[in-house]
Amino acid sequence: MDRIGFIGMGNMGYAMLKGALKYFDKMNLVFSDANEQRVRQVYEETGVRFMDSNAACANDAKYLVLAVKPQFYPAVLKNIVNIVTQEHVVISIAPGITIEKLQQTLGYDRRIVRAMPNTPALIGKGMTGVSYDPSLFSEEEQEMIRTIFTSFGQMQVVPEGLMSAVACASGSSPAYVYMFIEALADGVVKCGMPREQAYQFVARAVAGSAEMVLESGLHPGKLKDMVCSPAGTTIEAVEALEQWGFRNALMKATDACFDKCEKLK
Ligand SMILES: NC(=O)C1=CN([C@@H]2O[C@H](COP(=O)(O)OP(=O)(O)OC[C@H]3O[C@@H](n4cnc5c(N)ncnc54)[C@H](O)[C@@H]3O)[C@@H](O)[C@H]2O)C=CC1
Ligand SMILES: O=C(O)[C@@H]1CCC=N1
Repeated sequence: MDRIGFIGMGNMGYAMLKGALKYFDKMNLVFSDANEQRVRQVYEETGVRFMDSNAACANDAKYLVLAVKPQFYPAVLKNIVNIVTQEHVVISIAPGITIEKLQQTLGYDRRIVRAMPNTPALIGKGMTGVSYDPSLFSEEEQEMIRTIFTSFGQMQVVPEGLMSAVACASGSSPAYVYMFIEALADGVVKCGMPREQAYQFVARAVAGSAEMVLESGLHPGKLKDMVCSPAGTTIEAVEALEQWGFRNALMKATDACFDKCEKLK
């Protein structure tokens, strides 16, 4: 089997590696990271081989996941530019950085997959937007790409022009969801519930509500209306949320996230 190499073993690289370990023998996986302590930690936990340099990692793998922050891309690309061939499948998970921009450095005949995963991948519940030109990849390679991304959750192929929207929708949004859970739990603590118990109730309400959207197929507005009893408690809360700009805050957050993705281009 063609090996999968990961450059960068932080939050996302590690989550993807853990997913891959469920489907691939660890002999078919390899990684590198600039932080030696992190390398040791991941090796001791997983037994996956590591390489002393990014170039060696690229040399050892066909599928190469670039899992470093956008600001470290220039250094990493410099390390691998003379190693990556037309046979490689380079998978980039950074926001903003386009396939075209990567090809400017690696070569226009190099084959790039652009993806935007999210941290729920750590528990196998990731959602990833994936973009690539199918004419450049064999059926077997496309199957491998699907296996890599479904090893830690679900994926959807999207046009590259939607990748910044994917960052807003699922790449970055777990941060806002955690803020929602934290803030709502603060309110619940104010009502007298112990904090740990509040997190349990609130997080389960969020998880259950999300499942309802996915499983029922009903419009979120309809699902909201099903909770709001006439003259009831929920409509009072909904009014307060509207008054304090809840929806507007989320749309402004999305604008900000999108603008930042576009600036990284
Ligand atoms: N954290 C998230 O929720 C998501 C992150 N991403 C993207 O994934 C990429 C990685 O993000 P995280 O894992 O969160 O970052 P992180 O900071 O947790 O991990 C990055 C890893 O790269 C290593 N590194 C830095 N420079 C390096 C170099 N020159 N060579 C080899 N390794 C190097 C660091 O030691 C670190 O272990 C970024 O481009 C990020 O935008 C995409 C989707 C979600
Ligand atoms: O904040 C970031 O830049 C990365 C990309 C999506 C989630 N985290």
